[in-house]
Amino acid sequence: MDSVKLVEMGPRDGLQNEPALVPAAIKIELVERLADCGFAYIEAASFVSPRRIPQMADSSGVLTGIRRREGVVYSALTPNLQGLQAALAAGADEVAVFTAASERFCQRNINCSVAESLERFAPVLQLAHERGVRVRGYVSTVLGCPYEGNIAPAAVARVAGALYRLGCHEISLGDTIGTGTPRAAVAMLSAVRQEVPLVRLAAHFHDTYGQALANLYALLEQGLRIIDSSVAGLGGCPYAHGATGNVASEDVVYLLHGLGLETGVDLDRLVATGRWVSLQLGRENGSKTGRAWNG
Ligand SMILES: CC(C)(COP(=O)([O-])OP(=O)([O-])OC[C@H]1O[C@@H](n2cnc3c(N)ncnc32)[C@H](O)[C@@H]1OP(=O)([O-])[O-])[C@@H](O)C(=O)NCCC(=O)NCCSC(=O)C[C@@](C)(O)CC(=O)[O-]
Repeated sequence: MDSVKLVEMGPRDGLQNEPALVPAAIKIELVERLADCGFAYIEAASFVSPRRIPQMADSSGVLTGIRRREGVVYSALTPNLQGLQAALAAGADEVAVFTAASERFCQRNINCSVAESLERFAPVLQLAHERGVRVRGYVSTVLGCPYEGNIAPAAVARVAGALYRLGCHEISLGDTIGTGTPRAAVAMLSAVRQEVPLVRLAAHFHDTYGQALANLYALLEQGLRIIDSSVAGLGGCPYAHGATGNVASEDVVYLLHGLGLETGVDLDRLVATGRWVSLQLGRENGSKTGRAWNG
């Protein structure tokens, strides 16, 4: 059966913007529960400036605290060498660098131009590869920027291609503010796949305008098979005002199983995890499947 690789974002993208500090014990339990659901790739931490993203300041404690499940890849964001060294010390299995298709978002998010970000990443990739650690690359604002509006597919392709040539094994395409619609998503993918093989591309869609599932379906039809999602639709981006969370993992798994695509994820357990974490955070469950599912 055809399958899809899911990368679970809840513990990182999902929690990084949560207003009240979430205790490390809850973060650890969330990661462990997601592994028990069957996710083989979990972005568990982020080694960025604690002044910029206080919620992720305990990333070392989280990564070192989890009961590891064999076969699961626990990854972390690492914007620079300082972040990489901390992530390696904490035992990250894989790391990720992140930049954007738009200059103004890049400046706000990581305080440098897109070109400078790529220069910064070169030594990160070099050291990671020396240590045998794979590096993922994110491109934000692929279907719209909060400061620059529409983004040309060619601009996304340029940055995605540059990350791939730097040595990123997978490029995740972020609709950071969730403004994309299916035809725009297909046009963007068509441009990017000229630069990066389709099997190396992931869709990372936020659901702000309720378009994420439609966009994912359009890209599945094009043959894309890697999807990022967040349990209970947790999340938002601190540098993208009004952006809601990633598309909910429960909704994505429900869609994929309905299409006969394998995910390795147990939907009953995932729904229970989404309900549990929503309760812990005192927020409404952002997954429609999570709210409706009766087993
Ligand atoms: C990128 C930097 C670090 C550049 O940092 P900078 O702002 O250029 O400043 P710096 O390098 O001069 O460092 C400033 C301070 O940060 C510290 N610092 C520097 N690096 C680190 C580090 N790795 N770990 C811990 N601390 C660090 C450094 O030690 C110094 O501390 P101070 O001397 O002021 O006390 C900073 O701008 C930053 O942390 N920005 C936050 C970026 C972020 O986390 N954004 C959210 C994640 S991206 C995202 O969500 C989008 C994505 C990936 O999901 C895809 C999508 O949806 O589009």
